[in-house]
Amino acid sequence: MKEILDMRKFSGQVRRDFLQLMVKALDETEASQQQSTKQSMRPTDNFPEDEEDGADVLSGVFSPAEISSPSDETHSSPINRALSIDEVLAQSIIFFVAGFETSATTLTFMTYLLAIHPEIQEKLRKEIDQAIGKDVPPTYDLISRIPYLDQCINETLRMYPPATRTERENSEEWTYGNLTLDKGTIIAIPIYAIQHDSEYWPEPDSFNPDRFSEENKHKIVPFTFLPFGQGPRNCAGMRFAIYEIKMVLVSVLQRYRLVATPRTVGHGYTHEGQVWNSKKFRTGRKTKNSKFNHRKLLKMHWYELPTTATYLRTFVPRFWNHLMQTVYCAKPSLRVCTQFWSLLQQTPHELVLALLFT
Ligand code: HEM
Repeated sequence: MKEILDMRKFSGQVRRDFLQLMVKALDETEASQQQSTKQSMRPTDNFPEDEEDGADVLSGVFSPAEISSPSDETHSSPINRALSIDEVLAQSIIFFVAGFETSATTLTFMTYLLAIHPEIQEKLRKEIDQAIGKDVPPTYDLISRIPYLDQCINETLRMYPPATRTERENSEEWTYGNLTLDKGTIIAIPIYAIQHDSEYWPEPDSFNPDRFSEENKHKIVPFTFLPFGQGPRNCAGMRFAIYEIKMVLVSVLQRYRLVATPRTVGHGYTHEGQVWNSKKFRTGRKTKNSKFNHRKLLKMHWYELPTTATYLRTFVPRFWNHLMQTVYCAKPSLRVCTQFWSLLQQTPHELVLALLFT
């Protein structure tokens, strides 16, 4: 990554992408370091004098709320600073990991769900046809006019959230009922479990995009649909991800009908007891007038199988529970999370609401 950054920097090549923001952020750091060696150093060294510039670099990537993160204890005023090389590397890695696997997983599951629910796929294809047509390349404006597409994506993200949980760290001691959480406790928010709780999502294992229809969406209990997290630290790439997913799906469905093949075994997954088997998860494509051709199976793996850990957590909840307990019990200060986990399973959403904004 450092080599790529150096190459970009020294070749003078300028592109409109994330890496360019990172190069700019590094430049800001160097400029601020040079400036601070010339001037007498403030206690908060490494921060550019011109706060506007620092904000500008970050504002292309993060919202103002994120730039002025209240959780940074070193500064009481809004933070406008450049990034160190380590931070640039960390951001780049997060963007690769958070950006590729998640969208790829959603596309994988969505193509699978559409293949095994042909009636839903037909309805979606029809709406795409009406909104865009077959030969017109999809654009941002065009793909925004297909409400049923949003419904199908949301329902896929409910059933198979690529991030099965998120975390928050307690910034101060906090009490809920007879449970007290120490400052610094890491709290897991079990997105997958909440989105499969039958109290909030009747028949949680059935694929029903109508849950998100105009008539029904008001019934969704706040904070029970969390595929992109919630609050000031929710997913930075949400809009981009949805756009990307829509572009791929529309392009595919304009040309192809997704079908389950003899190699698509059952649902290809199981909620308990079995580890994900990628070989079972195949869908095929069929052009409108052609007979299905087994030799031309289109493997709907946009990306190789996402991490085993994610799948173990998602598909083998017993293992996941066990893992939670072992991991948290191994760290005495986090032991409370084991109790917290069972509490969350009973009354998820009030707690989640409180915790996300702690
Ligand atoms: C379907 C696709 C995606 C899903 C389901 C997803 C999900 C999530 C979730 C659950 C979080 C944690 C939010 C929270 O704790 O409240 C998160 C954070 C984040 N995501 Fe995504 N994500 C997706 C795509 C992307 C893409 C495409 C990018 C970048 C291009 C991205 C960048 C990030 C970043 C940088 C964070 C950390 C935000 C912060 O800490 O302030 N994500 N994502």
